[in-house]
Amino acid sequence: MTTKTNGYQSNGTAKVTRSEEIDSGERYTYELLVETVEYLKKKVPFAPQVGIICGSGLGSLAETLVNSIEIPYTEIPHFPRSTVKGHAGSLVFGYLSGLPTVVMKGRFHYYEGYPLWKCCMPIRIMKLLGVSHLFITNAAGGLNPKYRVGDIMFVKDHINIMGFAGNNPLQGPNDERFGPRFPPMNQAYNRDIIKLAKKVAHEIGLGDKVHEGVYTCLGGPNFETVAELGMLKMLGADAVGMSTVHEVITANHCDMTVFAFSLITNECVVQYETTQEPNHEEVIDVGKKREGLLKKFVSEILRQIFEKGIHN
Ligand SMILES: O=P(O)(O)O[C@@H]1C[C@H](O)[C@@H](CO)O1
Ligand SMILES: Nc1nc2[nH]cnc2c(=O)[nH]1
Repeated sequence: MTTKTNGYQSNGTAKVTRSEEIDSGERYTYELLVETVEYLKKKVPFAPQVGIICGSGLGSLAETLVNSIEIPYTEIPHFPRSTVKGHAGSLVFGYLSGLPTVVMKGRFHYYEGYPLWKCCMPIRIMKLLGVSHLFITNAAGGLNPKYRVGDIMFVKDHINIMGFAGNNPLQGPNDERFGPRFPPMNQAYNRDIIKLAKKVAHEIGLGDKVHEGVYTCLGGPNFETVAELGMLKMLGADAVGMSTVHEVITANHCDMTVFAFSLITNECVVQYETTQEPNHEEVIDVGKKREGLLKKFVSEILRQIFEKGIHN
């Protein structure tokens, strides 16, 4: 039997969050976010410089942190709740390559019922905590025929499909304390970090597995139809996912230095004559298989970024 709760059908498997967390149309004010930041500052004795968002199945990146402090989202005032498998739902603070870091073990997606500005709330929290460099990771379907499962695509640009329809995390009143009303987005992904990432990938033996490409985000939760993938390909997308774009927009708006990569967890099915189908379990499994190398990759690249002093 199912019962309707807060706009969600709960059949015992789906996690249902508090209605005010999901349904409220009220934007977070600067002052409200400061309350969250004050709470976190009391719990953590250092200010993070680096932020990392873990994609589906990539939460183990948090295990690389030294002297870590883990705080579940459920304990953080005003924080949304994680509802997706492969997104644990906690902030982990610690040191990575000697740098004070905060890792989001679990992100928020539009398909969970959160508006985009709510999905991106943690980015403004990171900014207010002191984060200058944001690493965003995601699991994505490879649309470029050269991409194989397990490959990594450094995101050089994105196509904001949801934005085409007017859905943007910056929609609504603009608070200049975060950034300007009309932020540029043509240099959203730091070019120097992409160059460095390629070099590091070669150094650690990932050289033949990396690409540079264009990511696009659809609202999900369903995977794409063959016709939709055909259209996205024509538009110039190399990988397709359900996150990241709105996070990158929010991070650039508040002047963070951004690096993003996709782990290609499945090859997009672009023909009708096949029994192949993408599924979330496979997505998580690929993340787990790659976790060792990705941990090494992320810590080495961070070390070199700060050694070289790369920022916007
Ligand atoms: O959070 P990310 O973008 O890594 O997760 C992708 C998109 C969906 O949430 C999920 C589909 O398997 O993986
Ligand atoms: N939209 C979308 N998201 C994904 N996340 C992982 N694989 C995929 C995919 O094929 N499509």
